[in-house]
Amino acid sequence: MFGIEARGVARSFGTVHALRGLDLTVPYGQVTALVGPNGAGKTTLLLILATLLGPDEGLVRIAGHDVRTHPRQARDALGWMPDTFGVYDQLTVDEYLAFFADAYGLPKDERPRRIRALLSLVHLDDHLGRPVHALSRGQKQRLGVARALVHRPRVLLLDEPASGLDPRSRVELRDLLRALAADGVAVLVSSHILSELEEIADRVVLVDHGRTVGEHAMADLAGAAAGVRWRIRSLDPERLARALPAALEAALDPPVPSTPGGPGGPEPVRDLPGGAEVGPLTETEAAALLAALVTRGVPVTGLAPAGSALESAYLAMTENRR
Ligand SMILES: Nc1ncnc2c1ncn2[C@@H]1O[C@H](COP(=O)(O)OP(=O)(O)OP(=O)(O)O)[C@@H](O)[C@H]1O
Repeated sequence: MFGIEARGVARSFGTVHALRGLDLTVPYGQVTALVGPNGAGKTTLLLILATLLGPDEGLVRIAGHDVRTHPRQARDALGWMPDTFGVYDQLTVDEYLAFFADAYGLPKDERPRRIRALLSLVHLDDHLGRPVHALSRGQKQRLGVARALVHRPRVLLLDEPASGLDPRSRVELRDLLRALAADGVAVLVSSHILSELEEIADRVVLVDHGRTVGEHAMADLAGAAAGVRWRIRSLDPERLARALPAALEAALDPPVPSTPGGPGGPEPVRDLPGGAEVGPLTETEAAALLAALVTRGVPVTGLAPAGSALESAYLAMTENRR
């Protein structure tokens, strides 16, 4: 059973078809990233998953509960952190969490301990008793995460959770989401910060124009056959530039199993300070290129993908929009 299962979900707003038969599965024990351009339908989907908006068509199950027939059970199982959420400014931080603990029916004697544990989890312990309005934007965001976790949900939805967070808070959020997944929670995160998703997500679901256009394990994306561009650094950039054309030829001839990116094959596109950028190349091709450069006596100090694999997949998906 999946934490979230959505099949053929459609939702229109008048003549705008926000979702057109979208499919999604979110397994327990993993972080799944939801990625897509502005207007792809991510927020509409999250609202439907959170039972705050009804689908026109399709099936949505949260922890096995159909959101149409059993919305109450679905809500009990899920924690939801919207991209913008109201905080009740006149309440203190602990009163705010107590309000939601009450709403979720947490036993009264359990609440103070749970609230302290949650505040500690999101590093807001020092703010106990302080008014919510005195929190910074990032601190409010962290309070939102605590709120979403009040009832120990088995499914967690987060819409742009890292926006407004400083670098340390982002790392902490990342660690928290990984820890929740390790505890068996099904986590779905929507974000535009691809580099960040790459570090926390096990899987990525790409959406565009209200449909699922790709569903990949992060590990598969890293070795994607489509290839990415690579940055090569060398102690002797001039020697590198001279050796590159022949090294590329040697790396690709005899042809390696996968095919090079564009028509005419990969080419060294530009020199960089201290090196060069080439591609697209697959991992196999990049390894062969490295060997060919070293054979030619080029002092290579680094070879790494120029962009992230997720970024490449995203750019490939959105290419035809330009
Ligand atoms: N309440 C609404 N009324 C009318 N149109 C809407 C409404 N909500 C969303 N839409 C439209 O549905 C489409 C999908 O919007 P949605 O907010 O789900 O996209 P998104 O992927 O979350 O985008 P972003 O990355 O910009 O947040 C858009 O064309 C949007 O204008």
